[in-house]
This record gives sequence, structure tokens and C-alpha cells, in this order.
Amino acid sequence: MVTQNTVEIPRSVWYGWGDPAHATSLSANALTYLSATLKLASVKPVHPPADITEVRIGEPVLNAEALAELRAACGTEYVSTERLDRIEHSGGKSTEDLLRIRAGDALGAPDAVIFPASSEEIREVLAVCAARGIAVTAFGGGTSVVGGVSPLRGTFDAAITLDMRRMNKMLHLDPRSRTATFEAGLRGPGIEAALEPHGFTLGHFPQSHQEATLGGYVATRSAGQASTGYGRSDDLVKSVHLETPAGPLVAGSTAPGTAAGPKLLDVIVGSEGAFGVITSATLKIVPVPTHKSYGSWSFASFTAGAEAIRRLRHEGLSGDLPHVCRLSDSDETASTFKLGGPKTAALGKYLSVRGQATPALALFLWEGATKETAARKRRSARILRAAGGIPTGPIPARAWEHGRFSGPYLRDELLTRGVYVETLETSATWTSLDSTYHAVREAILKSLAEHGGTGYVQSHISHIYPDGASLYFTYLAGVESDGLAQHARVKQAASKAIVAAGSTITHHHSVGTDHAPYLGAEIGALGLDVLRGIKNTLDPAGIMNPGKLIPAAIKEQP
Ligand SMILES: Cc1cc2nc3c(=O)[nH]c(=O)nc-3n(C[C@H](O)[C@H](O)[C@H](O)COP(=O)(O)OP(=O)(O)OC[C@H]3O[C@@H](n4cnc5c(N)ncnc54)[C@H](O)[C@@H]3O)c2cc1C
Repeated sequence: MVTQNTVEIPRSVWYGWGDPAHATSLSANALTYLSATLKLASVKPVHPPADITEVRIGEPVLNAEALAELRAACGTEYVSTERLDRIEHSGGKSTEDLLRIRAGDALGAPDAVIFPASSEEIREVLAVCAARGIAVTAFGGGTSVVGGVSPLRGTFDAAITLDMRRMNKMLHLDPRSRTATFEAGLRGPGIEAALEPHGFTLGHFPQSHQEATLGGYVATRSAGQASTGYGRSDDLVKSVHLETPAGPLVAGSTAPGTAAGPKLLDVIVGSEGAFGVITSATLKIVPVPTHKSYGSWSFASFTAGAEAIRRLRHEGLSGDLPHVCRLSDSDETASTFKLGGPKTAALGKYLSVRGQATPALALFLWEGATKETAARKRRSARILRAAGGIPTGPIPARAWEHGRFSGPYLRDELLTRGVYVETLETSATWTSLDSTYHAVREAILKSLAEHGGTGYVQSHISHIYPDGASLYFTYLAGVESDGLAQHARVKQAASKAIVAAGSTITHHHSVGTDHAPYLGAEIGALGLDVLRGIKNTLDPAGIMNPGKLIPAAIKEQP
């Protein structure tokens, strides 16, 4: 029997990812490869995070009356102005956030962190904040990589963060209809642990799964590693309870199908805390698969691999597509082969002999009943072989699955060693996939090299649609003396390339502050006005997550 249960880990350390005790270090081989590839003089671990006692943070500006009203709403012990709580909620987990907090800058921290236990408490908190003009940021797992949980003040003097961790229960399970209702603060492993005794899974496994919450998934339209099979979070949501400054709103319906006007739910899903706070949501669930079947195939190039996957999507029977479907480009494949030890090195040599000098490796994972997955895998193999693929066995896919949640820890070590690493994503139609891939890749590389550095970009496809696929870029270089400026420069170059290619500014990371300047290019000025109109109705005072999603006037931070 397959288990979808994952390990519950402590909440992330203030300067980085998860519990540092779970981190595995880079091998000597990896360090040598890294310094040679990036042409770095040294990758010694000489850039540790600041000492917590030296972190700079302003005095909280909430007055005694405001604090008293917030305490009356949630209980004194659940309204914190403690230094560590404020530091931990001063930002998310983008490399920009990490560069700032590791340098000891928590000056953007909220004035208080509130830990509500119910929709009613949140309603009261929002009423206090609307009346007093206090900005409110909802905080799930705090794993945003787009500035989504930075507690910006907007036009207000004070800001609070609402941490949803106490709202962490499964409220209802309907096994016959295959739906479940969860409180918004339940984290990924908690969702699976609640469902598995009943034989169900949500099937939603973003790389941040161990820290991220149900509310965060819904608020950002996240996509999991197996979303090709199970669907993205926005495909899974049936209904949402949203507390807004204008009152509670239940969007969506338990009805299996409805024609009751435009789909209001779609306006709430992906609203990034800018319209209100999601307190619970009902999602589709599916039975835990009885079997997983692993496979990997190699292609002569990324272009050839992408074409093979398109054919798999278009020529295969409906439902044949693997639940996990990832294609690395030649650079990502080269890194995997370089870092994977003697067996993967041997695989690289074998592929070279077979005419694939710079192979692109695809990993697949079919889930379901034993016989059914075997049949799907067989049918897929015919298409992949006809498209020029060479089968490379199940081990690479198993190895990927084994280490799939450990990657985020590496970023902390890389930063300590003076290596800048960041990711971004988009999606493109099959027709424009190749040109978008090259345009964005080249824009990143050029920008990384602008100050004389040597950069490395690797990419993969991890979500397949009938009309196209996602593109995910990971890029590395030595950290420049002004790492934040370096980050802004590269991000801007890549974002402009994405816009110029006519692709989306975000496939699954959401908009936050980072992508807000580019949203107009995607949805138009009138589209932005529609979003502003919805916000004005639900949040007339504009207290909800200022500066996120919708570009807005932002008061200078202290
Ligand atoms: C290492 C790493 C790997 C990642 N991998 C993936 C991935 O594979 N796929 C993917 O899609 N994303 C990924 N992300 C991005 C991020 O994890 C997702 O956006 C996730 O859905 C955020 O969930 P969270 O609970 O941490 O939300 P937060 O980071 O706490 O919040 C994100 C946004 O949602 C809002 N929000 C949170 N909770 C609520 C609520 N209850 N009501 C209203 N608004 C709310 C916040 O205000 C903010 O705007 C990754 C991030 C990291 C750091």
C-alpha cells in the first residue's frame, strides 16, 4: 500500500528553511563542481546569517487601545509583540527575503502578530483594523517567494500579521462525494495525515508542502509536483469561506455543477489575502493510490523531450499521462549527472554512446491500481520511444521522489557559501514553449553576467496541459557585494523577457509584490480596475495585504 503521508517538520527557522537539523550538506564533489561552474574563488562557508541579537527591528507602533481591542478579540496570549515573533513574520522565503533577513534587517516586521482560532475572531480583528486603519497580512506557512507575506503598511502607520497556525483541523469529510473541508492553517503533512486513515489524499505536493498551508495553497493557486495528475490547487477547490472587512463571504458551492452566474469562487481563489482571510475551504479528494510506477526517459535535447511530452499528452489515451511528469533541460540533467555519484556518471556515458551527448532527462510517476498503471506506462513507452526517447529505468525517478523536499535547505547553505540562487517560473503554449525557454534563459544569463560574474541557469517542465507546459528556471551565481541589487536586476530582466514572450508572469508562485508591476501587462488596465472594484467592495478601507496582487501606493517602510 502506498502512503502519501509526509514528515511533519518544525516551522521554519527565522533566517531560512525548515528545521536546520534536517538539512543535508553539499558534498565535496558538489562544491568543486559549483566553484568551477560559477568560476568562484571560494565557496567557504563564511557568510552566515546575522546573530539573532543583532537583527534590527523597529519599535511596535500600535497604541495601548488598539492592542487592548485586538486582545479582547483573540485573547491576550494570542496577540504577540515579542521580538522573535515579529522577526519570524517580517517576510517570506524568497532569496530576496533571505538576503535581507540574513543581513539582520527585520525593519519591515509587523507591529504585532495575532494567532486567531476562529472565523469569528478574525471578523473582530478585521473590524478593529478597519476602524483604526491598521494593515493586515494573512500568514499561512510564510513560504511565499514573491513578497506575499511582507507586512507592508500601504497608506497606514501600523501593520499586523494574522498567523493562521491555530486553525489547523479537518472540519468535514464526505467520502461518498469525495470532498473534505479544512481550516486554512492546516499544513501539507497535516492534510495528508487527516485524510489517510479514511483512505484519501489531496494529492497536492508543492516542494514547500511541509511548511505551506491549505489557505496559502488556495490564496496563491499553487501547483504541486503531481498536479499533472491530480490538478492544481485551483482545480481542487469547491468552496471557500472568506472573512472580509465587509463581512463573511462564502464563495463556491457544494453543487457538482452550477450555472448560477459567473464563478465568484475564481475571484477568491488566488486573491493572496488582498480581499480577505480564507478561514476554511472545501476541496476535492481522491483515494490513496494502491501503486506507484516509476520511469525515466532520456532525449537528445530539451526541445526533443518537450515534443515527446506533447505527443504523450496529445496521442496517449485520456488518463495515460503520468501524475508526475518532469523534463529537465540539458543543463539541469548535466548537474544531476555530475552530482549523482558513479552510477549517474555511467548513465551519462551510456547516453553519450547512444548519441545523446547533452541529454535531457524526463522523470515520470504513474499512480493508481497496479494493473492500470502498468498498462498506462506501457502505452506511454510506445509514444516516448517513437519520439526518440531512450528508457533509463525507474531509479532516477525514485531518487528524485526520495529527495523532493530537501532542496530548499540547500539554498541556506549556498547563501552561507556566497552563492546566489533563485527560481522563477512561467508557462507557455506548445507553440511558444521553445522560444520562451530560450528568451528567458538568455535574459537571466546575460543579467547574471552584467557585473562580470558567471551564471548558471537550469530549467525544467513540471506541469503539463493540453495546450502547453510550465517552465521553471533555477539560476546561480556568486553573490555580488549588493546582493539585493543583483537580485532585482536579474528578476527584472527575466520578467521583461517573459512579458515580451507573451507568457504569464507566474505559473504558480502567484503575484505578491514582485509580479504586481507586470500584472497589468497580462490582464490589462481594465482588468486591474475590475480587481480594484472587487477589493473596494470587500475591503473599502484597503487594509488587506497592501501592495500585493494589485499594484498600489505604498508608504515608505521605516
Ligand atoms: C522552497 C519553496 C518551494 C516552493 N515550491 C512551490 C511549488 O512546488 N509549487 C507552488 O505552487 N509554490 C511553491 N512555493 C511557493 C509557496 O510555497 C506557495 O505559494 C504556497 O502555496 C504558499 O503557502 P503558505 O501557506 O506558505 O502561504 P504564505 O506564504 O503564508 O502566504 C502566501 C500568500 O497567501 C496569502 N495567504 C496565506 N494564507 C491565507 C489565508 N488563510 N487567507 C488569505 N490569504 C492567505 C498571504 O497573505 C500571501 O499573500 C515554494 C516556496 C518555497 C519557499
